[in-house]
Amino acid sequence: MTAQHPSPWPRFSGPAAPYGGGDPYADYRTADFPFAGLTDLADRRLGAGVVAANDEFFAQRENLLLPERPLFDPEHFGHKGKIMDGWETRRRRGPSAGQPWPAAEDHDWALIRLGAPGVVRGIVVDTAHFRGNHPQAVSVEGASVSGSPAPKELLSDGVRWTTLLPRTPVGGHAANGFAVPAGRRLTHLRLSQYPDGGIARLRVYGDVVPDPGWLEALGTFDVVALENGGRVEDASDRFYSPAANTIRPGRSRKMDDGWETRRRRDRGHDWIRYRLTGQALIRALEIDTAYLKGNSAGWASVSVRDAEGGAAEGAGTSGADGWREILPRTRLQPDTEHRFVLPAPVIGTHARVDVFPDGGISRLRLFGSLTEQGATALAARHREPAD
Ligand SMILES: NC(=O)NC(NC(N)=O)C(=O)[O-]
Repeated sequence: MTAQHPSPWPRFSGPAAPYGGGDPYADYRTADFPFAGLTDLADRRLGAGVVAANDEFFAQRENLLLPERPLFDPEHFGHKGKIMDGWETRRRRGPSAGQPWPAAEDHDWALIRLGAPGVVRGIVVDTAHFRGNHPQAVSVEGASVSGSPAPKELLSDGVRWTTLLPRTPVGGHAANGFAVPAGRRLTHLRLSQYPDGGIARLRVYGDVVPDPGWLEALGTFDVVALENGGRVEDASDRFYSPAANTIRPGRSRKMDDGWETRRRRDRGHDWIRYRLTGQALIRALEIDTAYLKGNSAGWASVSVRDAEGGAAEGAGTSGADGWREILPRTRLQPDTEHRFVLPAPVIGTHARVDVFPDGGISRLRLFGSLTEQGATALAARHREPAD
């Protein structure tokens, strides 16, 4: 059975026209998905991986999670066929000359380990450049398995898989987006394509739910990092690069790995606002301008706000809007890591970095630990709801 999934945005199905030459993205079909601002839990840069697939004859499963948009070179053929930037299986066949077609339930599958476990809220199955060889339908299931399970363990009968997206038709050369009702915290996904075909990318948007026991054992950790459940709520500028780059793991390795704003021609300044893992006590911070040389921010300040507390605690005083500056406007050097120890720990649930007048920073790190209230709230989110 193929389910019809209700959707407020255009639903793409059926084949895309053959490539007509020129810009291969000219007839690509996409929409503004409301969940696309959330963290991609299947981001390779967070440590996600495609741990197994039943077939990857034409194109390797790892391509599914590449952060870049898929490439298409019409001239590029290899020994096994057209080189495709995605996961592509061979054509399925029926059992006999009289019955050459695949059976209704025939499908190919790939197992995905999420980079950061969490609650999934939306999925994009992107079939960019798959024209005539995209799947007819897809489904996605999720599981929560602790530790570091081998593919064999994930495929064993003991694993409870929850359907996130029932078998649903998808279109070729399109970003097929699906909202997912919030459910339990998941660690792994199973992507199936019916009966076979190619998918360029899989994006799994949601809320990171870190392991409270792990964070407690660490003691001090980065309370704004994506992997710990921090996220960008809003930013003044997304022209060159996403603001979420500033809270990705590790140091930036090239300019577009950080956050660079366009040149301002007014008297304003740029900023990013973040939500932290939970209510936290912040003790130290880092601002990195790695690979931003002629376009590093000139100065930066950092402020926090406690949306859950009563009277603000710690050094400094809050403004009328509840924001308290914890790092005054400070000169930044290009391509440099800047470290600051706060005179006293400060409690916050949100943070903001303001850069003057424009330019970029590559990373912001806020080191601290959850308050008792923050730890209790995270433990509740981590507890598995029945589904
Ligand atoms: N033109 C193609 O892409 N053909 C085949 N796929 C590859 N990658 O060669 C196929 O059967 O779908």
